[in-house]
Amino acid sequence: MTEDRCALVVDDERDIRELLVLTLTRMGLRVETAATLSMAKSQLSNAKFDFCLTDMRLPDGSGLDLLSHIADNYPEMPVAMLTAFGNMEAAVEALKRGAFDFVAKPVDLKVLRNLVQHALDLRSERKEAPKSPAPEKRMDGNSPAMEQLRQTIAKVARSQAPVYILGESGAGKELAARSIHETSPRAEGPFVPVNCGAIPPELMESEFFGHKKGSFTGAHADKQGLFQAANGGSLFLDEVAELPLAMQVKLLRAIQEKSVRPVGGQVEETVDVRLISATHKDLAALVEEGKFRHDLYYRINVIELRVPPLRERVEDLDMLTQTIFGKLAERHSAAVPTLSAEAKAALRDYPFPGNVRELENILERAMTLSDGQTIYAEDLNLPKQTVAAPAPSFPVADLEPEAAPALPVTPQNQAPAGTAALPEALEELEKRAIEHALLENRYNKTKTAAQLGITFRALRYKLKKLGLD
Ligand SMILES: Nc1ncnc2c1ncn2[C@@H]1O[C@H](COP(=O)(O)OP(=O)(O)OP(=O)(O)O)[C@@H](O)[C@H]1O
Repeated sequence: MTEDRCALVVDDERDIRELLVLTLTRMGLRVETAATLSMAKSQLSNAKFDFCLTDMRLPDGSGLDLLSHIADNYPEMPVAMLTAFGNMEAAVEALKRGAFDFVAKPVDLKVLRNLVQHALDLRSERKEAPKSPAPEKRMDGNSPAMEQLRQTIAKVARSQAPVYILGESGAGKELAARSIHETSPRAEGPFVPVNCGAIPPELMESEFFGHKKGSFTGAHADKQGLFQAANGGSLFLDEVAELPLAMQVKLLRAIQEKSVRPVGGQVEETVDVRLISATHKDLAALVEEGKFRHDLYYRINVIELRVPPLRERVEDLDMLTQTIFGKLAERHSAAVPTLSAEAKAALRDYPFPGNVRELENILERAMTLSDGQTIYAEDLNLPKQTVAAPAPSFPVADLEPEAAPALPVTPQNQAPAGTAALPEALEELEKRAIEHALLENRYNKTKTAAQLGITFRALRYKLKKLGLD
């Protein structure tokens, strides 16, 4: 079905060009070739191509230059790079700059054929799909950091490679993941977010890979897993650091084999999924500590994307505030409020340990409590600055149940008055901090745990211990 498709092959070695032409022609493609960067550019301006395969090293420049040229002028065209065997650095650089994929030399023709077929399939799906407004625009902010992030997202969206997003809780990691998906050739496929910390370990395998009827007590019917649900699209593994080691092994296998076997099933099911993962923890440190498998870490961390905390981009506050007020006003059928000059200054000085999510909560509360159209600094009810430490800096360590982070002193978590013994006083303080965080996160335990800087399991343990569950 590819006869009317045309590929451009760019390589200065004649033997390789001939091999590639032969392979692609056998797949039913028309193929044109170029031996240099300048020839490639001129051919691109003269004809329409559906796919480009280029060597990394060209006599008059680099394949990366050609990649940038194509990204700027023909953004819909997938580009794959030929890289020297073992040069993973160059391959990753190409992926970061928007290459669809790469093939190592000497070329494994089966790998090449799969890659080309995949690029063409995704391209035709994209052509048929109606155009939607650029989703990366949903990421508000006019700071240089946000501008840079949007540009990187637009580039990595073009590739197939797994992306690993790191950033503090509430900074916008899920939004970044959605933007990557929605800007990618898989945009018409599903985006399946999974909170790895929220699935009980005993159900993980069945949740990820599905199960067959009767495979265990309670399996009343066949059930599709998350991998199958994300087929043709992207699977977003949020809080990936929470995966138990046993599950990490199974996940690695699924990623390597590109297939999964449902619990109780006899046959493997092929899945085509792009992985995007995120965590607010220092995954590299967890690898060092033996809590996260290094082979899985390298698999999911081909392209790394950092979402900066809000306090590193205070320039974004105005725009974010406007968007959030706009949404709130619409939801409550109210007029859009404005912030007084003092309120704006107070927000600029606040470190936002809970990032954009915390800003949303603060503005919603202020809007509910204020009497008029203007919101003053006192309506914001900002927590006082932290007692013992500044706002948590990234990465936030995985705190064990007994190690509580320094908390902002708020009316809700000030130490109880009186002469309570220290353990009870601490327990009371902890209880109030958790209640406060639960309320702020609308009783979403995963988000509450993230805001408090503890694991989901640690939160569950504390809720039980403190009689809050
Ligand atoms: N740049 C942005 N523009 C507009 N809204 C944003 C932006 N960044 C974050 N948000 C909003 O802030 C909230 C938190 O964002 P998101 O869920 O993506 O954060 P996160 O880093 O994934 O959080 P967590 O670590 O807790 O899962 C969401 O409501 C999201 O829409």
